[in-house]
Amino acid sequence: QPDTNSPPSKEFIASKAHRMELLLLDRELNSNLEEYIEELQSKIEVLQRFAEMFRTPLEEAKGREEEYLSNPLHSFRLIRHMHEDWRHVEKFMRQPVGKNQIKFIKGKAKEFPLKEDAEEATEAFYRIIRTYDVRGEDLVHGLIDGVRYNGSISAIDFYSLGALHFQWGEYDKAAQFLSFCLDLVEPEYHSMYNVLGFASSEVFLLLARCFMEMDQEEYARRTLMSHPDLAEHSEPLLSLFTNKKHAKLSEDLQRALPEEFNQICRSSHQNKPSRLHCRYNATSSPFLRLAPLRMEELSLDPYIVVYHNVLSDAEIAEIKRIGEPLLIRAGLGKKNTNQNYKVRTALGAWMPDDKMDASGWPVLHRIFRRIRDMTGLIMNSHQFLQLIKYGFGGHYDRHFDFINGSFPITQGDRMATVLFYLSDARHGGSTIFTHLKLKVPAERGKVLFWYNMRGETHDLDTRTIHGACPVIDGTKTVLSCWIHEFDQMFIQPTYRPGGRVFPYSPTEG
Ligand SMILES: O=C(O)CCC(=O)C(=O)O
Ligand SMILES: [Fe+2]
Repeated sequence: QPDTNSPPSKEFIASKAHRMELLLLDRELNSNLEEYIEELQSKIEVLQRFAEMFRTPLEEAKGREEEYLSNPLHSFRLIRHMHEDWRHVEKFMRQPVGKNQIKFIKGKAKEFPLKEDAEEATEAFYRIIRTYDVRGEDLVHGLIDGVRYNGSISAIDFYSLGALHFQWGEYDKAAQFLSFCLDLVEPEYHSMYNVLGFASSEVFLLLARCFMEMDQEEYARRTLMSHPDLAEHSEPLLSLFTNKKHAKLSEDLQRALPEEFNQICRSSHQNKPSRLHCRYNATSSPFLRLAPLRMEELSLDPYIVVYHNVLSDAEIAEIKRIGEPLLIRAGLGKKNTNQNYKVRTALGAWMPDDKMDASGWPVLHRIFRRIRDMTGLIMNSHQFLQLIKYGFGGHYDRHFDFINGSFPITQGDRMATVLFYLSDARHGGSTIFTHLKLKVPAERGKVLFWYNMRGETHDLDTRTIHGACPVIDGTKTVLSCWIHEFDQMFIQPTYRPGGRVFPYSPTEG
């Protein structure tokens, strides 16, 4: 039973609409702050006038107090003034300022992102940094994987990235980010940092700990010595850090994607030029004879091919219309009991689904039909399709699409995959085959098709290991369709069961 008291959680990463709400809320809160400042300002103005008014007679009396006090006007005024004015001023001082604005900000707090949301955003950004090898100086200039983005990040942002890398045992990167944080600290913002709970001494401490972890004690000492509050405690601090050094990080803190994965994602990676051809497929079905599809062979063994302009805008819009309301966090796979290591960060929806708008059936049937036309293979209408939506930093680690034997005997395993791209990821988000060192950019309207099994034997083809690079800009939406072995019963009569055992399965597809 869902907890009806808490509002449904927002998908700030995957949903631009939810981020838009945040942006509008930020704007509202800023106007609210300005109103608060105005109220505070008018109170200050009144107090300033009081201070001025009360100061005038005091200045007049200065140095000639005796004479001043013998004047009956002054004596009368002083006693009356002292009897009542300060009491009223005190009452006025005590009056709270901006009660409404404080109430407003408090009321809005329930719409703020939660701790988990902030962590998720930092992790998503971390994935982008790691996969695309973004350095501190790149971040200062908004440079990611060869693209310059407007804006940059602040000292506090750098600190949170540094702290995260420290926590995950990446001391070298952590030290880099913390140093950039210190470069960006503005002394005139000191009072604001105080309010925001950010202390430069914390940055120095963490930086010193990074150096200790990297066995650079001298740098650690110098770091501590360069901060006025830490200098005199540097020796005890250093011995404390020595004791804490090389604490074993639990395995679940390992979140970086493997380097072989990252390298293919980067813009520096180019697929090997192949001698394969681009041509029109007019043979797989009678339909294609009338409307041939532009087809690009990426690999012959295993067979991987891309088709262009398969779905119309209207069809794409229709799939999104029926699928998007069903999107929830995509599962991590049952085998993956480790909660922190995220195989996939995306939203997913299975279709068809009980909750699906029944008017969505025709478009699903068209997809099954189109798959048949393109591939010559049958996808039965009792099979499920999965809509997957990746936001910034959204990714899918290496996996196989076959399940290796756990499917009901009536279906067989997933012999082939058809992936429809329903949106462009403007930057990042390619589908990659890590063993084949092949990158397929996510482009709307395109379809990627490959066999997960070897044609003759139906042996599981482990060379098809693949994943999805973190999205940098834009939202990537794909529709994954799996073609099962036994659905081909009547068109592939020579079927022989293939090998089902292989040693290595990093994740579950
Ligand atoms: O999103 C992608 O590019 C790959 C998706 C995928 O591998 C899958 O759904 O099994
Ligand atoms: Fe897959």
